[in-house]
Amino acid sequence: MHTLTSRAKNNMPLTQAGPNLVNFWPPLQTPKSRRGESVWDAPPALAALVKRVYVSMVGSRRDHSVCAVGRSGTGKTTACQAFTHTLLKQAGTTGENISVERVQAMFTILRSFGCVSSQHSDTSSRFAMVFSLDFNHAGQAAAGHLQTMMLDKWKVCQTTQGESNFLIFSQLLAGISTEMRTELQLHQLPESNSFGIVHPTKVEEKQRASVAFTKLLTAMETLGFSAGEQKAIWHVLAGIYHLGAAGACKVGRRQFVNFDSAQVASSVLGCEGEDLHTAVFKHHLRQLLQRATGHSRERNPAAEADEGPRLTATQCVDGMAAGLYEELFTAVVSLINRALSGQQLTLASVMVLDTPGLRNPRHFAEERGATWSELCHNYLQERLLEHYHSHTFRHTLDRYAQEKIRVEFECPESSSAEVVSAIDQPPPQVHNSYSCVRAADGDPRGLLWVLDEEMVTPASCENSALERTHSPTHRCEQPLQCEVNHLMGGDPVRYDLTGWFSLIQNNPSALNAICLLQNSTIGEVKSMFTPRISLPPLCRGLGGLEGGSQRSLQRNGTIRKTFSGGMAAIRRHSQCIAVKLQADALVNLIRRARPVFLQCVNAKTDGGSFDVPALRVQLDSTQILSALQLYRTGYPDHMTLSDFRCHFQALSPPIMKRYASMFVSHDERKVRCHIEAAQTLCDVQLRINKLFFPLCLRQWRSCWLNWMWIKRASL
Ligand SMILES: Nc1ncnc2c1ncn2[C@@H]1O[C@H](COP(=O)(O)OP(=O)(O)OP(=O)(O)O)[C@@H](O)[C@H]1O
Repeated sequence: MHTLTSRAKNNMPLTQAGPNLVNFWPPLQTPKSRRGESVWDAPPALAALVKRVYVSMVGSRRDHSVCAVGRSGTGKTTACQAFTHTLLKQAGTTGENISVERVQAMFTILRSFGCVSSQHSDTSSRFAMVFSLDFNHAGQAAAGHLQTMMLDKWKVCQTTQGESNFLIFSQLLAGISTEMRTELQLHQLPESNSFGIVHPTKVEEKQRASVAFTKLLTAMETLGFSAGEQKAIWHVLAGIYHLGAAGACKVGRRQFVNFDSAQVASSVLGCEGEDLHTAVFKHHLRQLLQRATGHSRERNPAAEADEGPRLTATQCVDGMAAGLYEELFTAVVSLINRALSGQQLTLASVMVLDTPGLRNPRHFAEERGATWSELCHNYLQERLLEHYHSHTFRHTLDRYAQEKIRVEFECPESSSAEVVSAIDQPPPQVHNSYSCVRAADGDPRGLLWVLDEEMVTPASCENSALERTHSPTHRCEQPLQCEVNHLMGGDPVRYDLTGWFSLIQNNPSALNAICLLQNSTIGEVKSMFTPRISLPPLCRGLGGLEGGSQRSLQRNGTIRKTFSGGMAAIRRHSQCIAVKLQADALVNLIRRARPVFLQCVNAKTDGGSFDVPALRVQLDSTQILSALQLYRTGYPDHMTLSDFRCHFQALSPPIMKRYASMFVSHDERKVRCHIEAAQTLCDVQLRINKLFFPLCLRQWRSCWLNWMWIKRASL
């Protein structure tokens, strides 16, 4: 028996943050409200949550996680930013590395590099992140650590209807200085760009992008990005832009369409035109050469064992652009971590998790089927909902069963587990060699595994993968399309698998990107990407695997373990399995922390009318009524026996002894009665302290510490 359950709701010094919170606060319309608060200031419900999480974190010395889930455009990123901002403001910071401004600068940079504008949002995230704030023993934020996962590297070269490329491109084109524009050869822009990177033409758009670029520059200055590092970033971005302008021949030899732009791309990236051509189109030659001369710096089993089918010229150019952007994004995350890291001893951390939301073309009355990247992001949302379900219901009921507490509650039957397994269920036996053998048909396995197997099967195609999918994934009448019942059947998404093999096969051009950057003749580019050479390529989409503090090492260790154990070590270079592993890593990161879920819902359509059916589906998926029912009928506030000892032992050893015997006796009513007595004593003590300190959170903390001190003195 290691946990103790109490019914008390108020004033308990250690409270578990409530079951979840639905983003229902008033609309955020303007950057500054009339009272002069910034949009970062949390609305009251969120501010109260910040307080609870902080008090619980300091009191229990346990890590907490705040996890935003919901559809795309429901305000997850906004809520996470407001939460972080309020937490930092209320807890206070220590040292030069971390401050409210620096964290705000981090969000500004991430917005530029990781968001796109879509029909429903100007800043739709295309990466998942865990931002951990480490608090020292005085309860102040002492360091920050950002870990990112870019599931959708293809966004940089493949446009989706109604969506822009990453915001940084339009910002760069609108705002870069004349001098740098000349250096990057961006003064005369070609008319077409195969990556859909467009220079904003409308005056208003241009102005907005230019202002955003100025903000980005300020943010980079705030986080100490040197002039050289900024220059390297602009060069890589311009290189990608010119690659898009160079385009690829659709027929005939694999080569660029526009040789002049290709030449410009190579000079901006700091390599010879021939080198770029080889890295993009002749990767097999390059690999052979490197192996022969022993210059291959990183072993890549994926590329060695399976060079895959011959890529088209477009796939080669896309691969290079995606590889370059992936490396750039990871490098930017490293620079952010360098700026926010700290070495102080950590009491506990608060992890804020923000991911791209669930997207369904039907939400915007679009006729198209959903894409590969939408599958990745929707799968991640389902994984988080599964985590929510098991934390809220399964683990809680298990704990009651373990403590022999009877609670009248029927666990909701539906959960995300079914959809999750339809997407990621591994085959009964995962093969031990890298070359995957097609297993006996009929073995149920998830879509990701089916795609992975079919992709390496000679003469197979997306259609063969579709034939092997199982419930709740089912084929549609349209060719190459299937439907997955997301949100427990409430939000079915129709996926179009056309061209998916080209996205999930290993693309040697993408892998060559890092070599190109590391061998650049531009000193700044070379030095920015050279440190990555020493890191084994765990998974290219992962960012933030650096950091020397004990906590960052622990967090990175969790990710490394996810990618290096058993099956993962063998299959992690497969693009499909890497999606599952990244989701595993994300959930593993937050699994041990005490979670709070921010369930974000959108009640209005783009036209502004109230969309009741959509709201109902979203609320159903949160299972909020069942969660509240369990919260009310159960015993949500609880603590471990060690915590109990730590916080109540001041009462005197004989009383403690009596409590200890209660644990053994399992007499629930007696335990409750004694806990309430103990609490009353603590409350009295707290109230005495509160007489001397006004009740704002900061003072509350010192009051808390003071109470601890009095407690120790009375021992
Ligand atoms: N409570 C709110 N009221 C009104 N507008 C909001 C609210 N929260 C966020 N928004 C606005 O909605 C848009 C989308 O917000 P945000 O980017 O936070 O959504 P998201 O859920 O993170 O989307 P995605 O999953 O696509 O990244 C933004 O323009 C934001 O300003």
